[in-house]
Parts: sequence; structure tokens; C-alpha cells
Amino acid sequence: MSEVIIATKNQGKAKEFARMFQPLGFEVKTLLDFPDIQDVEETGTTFEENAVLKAETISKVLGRMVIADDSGLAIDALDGRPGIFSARYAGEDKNDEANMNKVLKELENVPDNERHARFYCALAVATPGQETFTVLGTCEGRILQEKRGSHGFGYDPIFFAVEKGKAMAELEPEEKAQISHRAHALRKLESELPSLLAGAEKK
Ligand SMILES: O=P(O)(O)OP(=O)(O)OP(=O)(O)OC[C@H]1O[C@@H](n2cnc3c(O)ncnc32)[C@H](O)[C@@H]1O
Ligand SMILES: [Mg+2]
Repeated sequence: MSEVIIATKNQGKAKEFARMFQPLGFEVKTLLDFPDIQDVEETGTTFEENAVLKAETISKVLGRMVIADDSGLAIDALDGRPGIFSARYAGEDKNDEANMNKVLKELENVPDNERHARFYCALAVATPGQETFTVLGTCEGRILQEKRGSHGFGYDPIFFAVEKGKAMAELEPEEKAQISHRAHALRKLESELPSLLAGAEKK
């Protein structure tokens, strides 16, 4: 089985990528397997810019093809916040519960029909000496009034996924892997992977 490296330290993403890449014939390694590699500062102004930053930096460190994911939740009623700041919305410690509580509080008096939100996932594929390739996937929904379900990670308990009619955290992992922003992004990448890998292996 071929191996693909995802430049993430997020356990939730790591699990989802492992599940999604398996049927494509890839075993997933992440930065959790390379604990000595330092965090990449996410200084970009868009999901794509941050994904490129992470992928290119780690690809240079490891000298091989690397995929990075930058993702987050954009809420209409909050002018697109938390957006690229989703991981640290309630503070530097990246606490999922605190992040969700902050969103719920900010939307306290907002009615259901004004709670539209969208998950974004930018994936960047970087290989030393090659041009970086990016795709963007989205998932439509709205913010629930309270947390529901126990699967997934991040904002999943407060995100109602329109396509499934359930909270994202109420979906089994294989259901989320069909409809998530990450799944949509990966689907766009799939057709490019063989040529990206062929190029990567020539290096
Ligand atoms: O940068 P890496 O190491 O990949 O890990 P991170 O957690 O910092 O990841 P991001 O910078 O991409 O921030 C994304 C945040 O958006 C949220 N998020 C992304 N995808 C999500 C998903 O599928 N379900 C729920 N929340 C998600 C979650 O809070 C993440 O911490
Ligand atoms: Mg991050």
C-alpha cells in the first residue's frame, strides 16, 4: 500500500483521512507520527493560503510530497466568523467545547432561519520542486440551538448537516465521510492524485 503524509496534528482530521484514503489504496501518516516537527504558523488570510503554507513547509522539511488541510466554519450571522480562526476561536488552547460555547452564545437570539453556516476544507498538495496544487470543498448546514451527538470533532455537535438531516456529530464516521467538506475536497483531488504521485516519485 502506498503511503501519503498529511501535515496535520489534529487527531480528528487524521482519523477521517485514514478512513477516506484506505479505499484509494493509501496508508495515512500524519505529523502525529513525526512529533519533532514544529507547528507551522498559519499566517495566511484564506483557507487555501494556510493549506499551502502548511503543505509547502512540511514538504520541504521531509523532502517529499505532503498534503495539508486547512478547514473551518463560516457562519453568515457572524459575518463569516470563526472562518480561518476556527481552531482558536475561544483561545490559544484550541478547545472544541469552548469554541462551540462561544458560537452558541453569540447566536443566542438568532432564529433558525438565520443560522446558515458552511464548513470549508482547503487541501494543498506540495512536492519539492513542483507547483503546489489546491482544491476547496464545502458542506452546507446551520448552527443548532444546542449540541447533539458524540461523533466527529471540532464543531460537529452544533452543525446540522442539511444533506443528511442530522447533526454532523450524530453521523457515523462513514456517513460523514460521504458528505463532509473534507470528503468533497478529497473527491476533487482524487483524479489528480496519480499524476501528482508519479511526479513526486520521480524526484
Ligand atoms: O492545522 P492542523 O494541525 O491541521 O490542525 P487544526 O486543528 O489547527 O486545524 P485548522 O487549522 O485547519 O483549524 C480547523 C478547525 O476548524 C474546525 N473544523 C475543521 N474541520 C472540521 C470538521 O470536519 N468538523 C468540525 N470542526 C471542524 C475545528 O475546530 C478545527 O480545529
Ligand atoms: Mg491549525
